[in-house]
Amino acid sequence: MVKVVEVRGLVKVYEGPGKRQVRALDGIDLATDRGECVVLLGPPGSGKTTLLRAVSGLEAPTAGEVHLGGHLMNGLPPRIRRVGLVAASHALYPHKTVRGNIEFPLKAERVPRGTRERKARWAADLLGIAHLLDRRPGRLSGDERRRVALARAVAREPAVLLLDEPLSDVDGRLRAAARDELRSLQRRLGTAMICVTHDQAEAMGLGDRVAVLDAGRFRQVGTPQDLYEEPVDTFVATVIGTPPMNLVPRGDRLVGFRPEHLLPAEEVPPDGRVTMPLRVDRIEFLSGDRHVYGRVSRICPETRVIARLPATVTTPLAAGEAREFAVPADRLRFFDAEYGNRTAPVRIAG
Ligand SMILES: Nc1ncnc2c1ncn2[C@@H]1O[C@H](COP(=O)(O)OP(=O)(O)OP(=O)(O)O)[C@@H](O)[C@H]1O
Repeated sequence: MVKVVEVRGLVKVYEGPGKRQVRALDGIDLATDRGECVVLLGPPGSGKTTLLRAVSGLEAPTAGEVHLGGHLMNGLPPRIRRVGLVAASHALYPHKTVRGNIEFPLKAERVPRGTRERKARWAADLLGIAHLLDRRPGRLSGDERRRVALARAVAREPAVLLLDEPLSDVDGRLRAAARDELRSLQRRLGTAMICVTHDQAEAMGLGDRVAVLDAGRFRQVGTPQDLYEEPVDTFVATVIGTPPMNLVPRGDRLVGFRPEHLLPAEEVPPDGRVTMPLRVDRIEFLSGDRHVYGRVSRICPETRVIARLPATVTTPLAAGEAREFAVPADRLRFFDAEYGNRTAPVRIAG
């Protein structure tokens, strides 16, 4: 099947300060289907924005190919690509009205006035901002500006929406609802979507697949569940999940386990578990869970870890106390201590 977006071997080299070369993208392959949302997750400077800009045509790749709907796009300008890019800044024209902003790209494509007006109205209705069409961006709230930027991208009826940090300015408590709204908008439009974020919770909530980017390369691309349960290296293991995966040293390996899999020993069936003493340093109560900060030993030199106990686990615990904890053996993940990549499991007694 033809992919909505297909990127092959994409490389982007910038000339940095002092003629130093920066490989912002270093061999990226990615394909998205219709209706799919792929989230690019990575630390600042990992190349997320550069990848969006390369797909949109704002940035010419140094090497590699960008295909849209099966057609090679290299060298073609943004306005003839069926993409709707929303920059993190929203990039609204302050002197134009909301209507003027939404119609602007259509004007650049020489869409006749009547069609332009109809499309702008349709997009504004879709985003719930029809009542704001005559206002200027300076008089809008952050949320309204975000909707205008989205309406402007949507009005072009793109095959793919490219969104840079789409929810970064949405208040924490409203994020989940905003995510849901974004996905239902996408479903109604039937477009593909590529979003950029540095927030793992947002990536996991929004994406059908998440692509973890580091220094211009993908570490792993997979479903949120894949990434969470089967991280390919310690980078992905610690980027995904809050609190992150615990990693304790054991010989030439690092042994990883998620905080919710480290429980008081009596909570873990004795068959196939690995036990370890945990000395409690501090306990936090968060949304009904207890986050226990402490140090484990025996399976490793004393190492700091976090255990996350759901409300259903009522074992009394206090700072300063030591207690036997356990992890089901099939929840342990093993990594090479030097390079951080995943290795085969190692048997740990008890
Ligand atoms: N126009 C440019 N000229 C030179 N270097 C650039 C340019 N644009 C980006 N870079 C460099 O390319 C690398 C990737 O930048 P990019 O903005 O794509 O990262 P990012 O993951 O989107 O980061 P952030 O989360 O901070 O937006 C960084 O090292 C950045 O400094």
